[in-house]
Amino acid sequence: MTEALLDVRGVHTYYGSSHVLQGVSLTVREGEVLGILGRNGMGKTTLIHTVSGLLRPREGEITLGGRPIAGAPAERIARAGLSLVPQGHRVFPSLTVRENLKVAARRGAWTIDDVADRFPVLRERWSLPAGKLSGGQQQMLTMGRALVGNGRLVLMDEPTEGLDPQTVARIGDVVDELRRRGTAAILVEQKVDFALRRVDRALVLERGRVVHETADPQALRTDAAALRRLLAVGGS
Ligand SMILES: Nc1ncnc2c1ncn2[C@@H]1O[C@H](COP(=O)(O)OP(=O)(O)OP(=O)(O)O)[C@@H](O)[C@H]1O
Repeated sequence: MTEALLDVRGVHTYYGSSHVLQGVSLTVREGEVLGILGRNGMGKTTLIHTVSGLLRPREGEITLGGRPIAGAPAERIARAGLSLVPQGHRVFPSLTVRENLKVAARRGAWTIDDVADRFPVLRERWSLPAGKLSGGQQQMLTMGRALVGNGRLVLMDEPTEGLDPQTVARIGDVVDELRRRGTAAILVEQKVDFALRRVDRALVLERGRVVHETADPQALRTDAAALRRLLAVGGS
């Protein structure tokens, strides 16, 4: 049995008395991209925040590379190899585009030049404060920062939210490249078709529980009835 890179076991997370994650378990193996789907408010971001250390689970175990990380500070989890693409682009607005990448960069396969090649619009704005970029450009920069972080596991929380189709396609290409390079990742997405095309496995969260899991995302992609039942989408 290959050991899971990320192992989440029976995790419960609350906001005050509001019980949001209700016993979530999942694994991500080396080289695998896991899709997490679910309608608004079902707990996807709460799960990402719990894994990355921004929220502390009240119950449950989480290990990264075999080391327990549940409840550890986000900074320590990042050092252990987790790169986060948070929902809603997050950049340092007063640092330049290049500086934003430089402060996030760690030794590894993805270089700052790789990011500039994938997102040429960023190279054109290299010396501009990141706060001056459009929302889509800030999202590319957020993705770029996670890439040059060269984590063992990349968590992407709705990286295409609110983007124009061209930028969505660019982000898609980068997710595909991550997968080809064998970087393990979690992709949280509302764009179901976008996600199912490029993940190895997928699960559906509903009210803080995993209600469906598939090792055949292509089959789910074309199963309109299942998509309607699980996600209230599709049907064409
Ligand atoms: N800071 C908070 N305090 C209290 N409740 C919260 C907080 N953040 C989220 N929630 C609640 O927790 C539940 C899960 O929210 P979460 O953001 O994890 O869902 P999501 O699946 O990521 O949805 P979305 O796609 O809208 O981001 C929702 O009912 C939400 O209202």
